Amino acid sequence: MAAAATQGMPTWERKARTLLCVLGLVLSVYALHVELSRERNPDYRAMCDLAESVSCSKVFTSRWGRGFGLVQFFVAKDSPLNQPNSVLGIIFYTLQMGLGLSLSKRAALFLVLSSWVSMVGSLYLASILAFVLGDFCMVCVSTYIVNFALLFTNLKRRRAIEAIKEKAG
Ligand SMILES: C/C(=C\C[C@@]12O[C@]1(C)C(=O)c1ccccc1C2=O)CCC[C@H](C)CCC[C@H](C)CCCC(C)C
Repeated sequence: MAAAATQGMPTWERKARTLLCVLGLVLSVYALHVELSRERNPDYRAMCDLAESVSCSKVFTSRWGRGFGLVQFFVAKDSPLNQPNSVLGIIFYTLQMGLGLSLSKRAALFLVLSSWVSMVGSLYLASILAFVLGDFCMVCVSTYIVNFALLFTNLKRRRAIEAIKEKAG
């Protein structure tokens, strides 16, 4: 982790990763804030509630807003295991930021694999958004874009790390 740039990791990778993770964290924390506010007060209107079908709080408090709408098939709806999706997002972006400091091959592989999982999650949530809820949620769409850019960054990073390790022997 000492001076990644001098060992051949491009500096743009670090900057892009930091930017994307901070963006993802801000979006997730905001989503969590809106969801909790709306649950406490049904009259709460969020900044991202622009119209009947452009409403983020409706999406966050729907049954798909917790545990991807899937965890409730296995545990009770109010179980501590059934966390808001945004909590998973916070864990995900924190991991991406933290493991991004490591130059190990294994960390690089984990970042790529978890990024692919997040793509599956994004595609799933995007189709729920479009076909089930029929809503346009700007916070959600922004996180899909962040996740896609993170996958791209992670793929580039893994290639760079393999090249460094190859040179080092
Ligand atoms: C704010 C956020 C996503 C937005 C949103 O989820 C929200 C809030 C939601 O309530 C919702 C409801 C209905 C339809 C769509 C939506 C969403 O769009 C963050 C997720 C990010 C991403 C999709 C996380 C994926 C994590 C993976 C499961 C990887 C786990 C890897 C592990 C090793 C930690």
